Amino acid sequence: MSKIKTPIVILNFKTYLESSGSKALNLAKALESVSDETGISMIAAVQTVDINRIVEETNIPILAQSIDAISPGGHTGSNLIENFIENGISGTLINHSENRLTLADIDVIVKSTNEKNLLSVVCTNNVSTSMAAAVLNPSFVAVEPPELIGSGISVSQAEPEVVEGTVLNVSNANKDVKVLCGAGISTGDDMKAALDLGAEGVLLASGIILAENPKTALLDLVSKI
Ligand SMILES: O=C[C@H](O)COP(=O)(O)O
Repeated sequence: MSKIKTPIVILNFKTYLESSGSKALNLAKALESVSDETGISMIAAVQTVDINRIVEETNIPILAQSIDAISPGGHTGSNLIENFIENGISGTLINHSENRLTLADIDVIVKSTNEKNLLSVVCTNNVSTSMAAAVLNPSFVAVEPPELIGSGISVSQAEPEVVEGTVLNVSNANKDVKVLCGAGISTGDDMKAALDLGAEGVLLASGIILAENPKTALLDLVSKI
C-alpha cells in the first residue's frame, strides 16, 4: 500500500496503557468506526506485539512504530521487516522523536519500505530535517517540534511557520513526498489549521488516547474538514 487517500489521521498508540493490549484493539475499532462513518483515512501505529491481533480484527491500515535496519540473521531483540509484512502491516513510522535513528538507518529503512510497497512516515523536528528526509523519498514526512509533543499545545496553531515552511521546502526538495504535522494536536480546529497550512494530515497521540471518549474526540478532530 504505497498510496492512500488524504487527508489522513495517523494515531500513534505509543506505549500508553490506554492504547495497549485489549485497549489497543478497542481504540483501533474506534478508528475503524470513525473512518467508516466519515470516509476519512484513519491509520493506527501500534506496538509490535499488538499488530497481528489488530490486523486480524479491523480493516484499517496498521503501521509499525519503528522497524530495525537489519537483514535476516543474527540480531537478537530486533524485528525483521519481512516478519512485520507477514503480520499484515501497511507501513511504518521511522525516526520518531521518541526513537531517533541515524540518517544512514533512515535511508536503509525507507529504501526497504519502497521496495516492499509499504507506507513510510519519516518523523522530523524542523524544516531543515524535513527537507533532508524528503530527499530519501518516503511516502510522508511528519514534522513534530519535540517540545510540543504531549503538551496539548498544537503545532498547527502555536507554530504555523514550522508547518508552512515544511510544506514549501519538502515540495521543493521532492514533490512526491506529502507532509503531515504533529505535536499537541487534538481538536477539529487544530486539524483544520494543519490542512489550511498545506499539510495532508496529522500524526497525533495523547489528545485522542487520553480523551474520556476517544471516538468522540476523533469525530471532533475531523469535524471541520
Ligand atoms: O506521534 C505522535 C506525536 O508524537 C504527537 O504526540 P501528541 O499528540 O501526544 O502530542
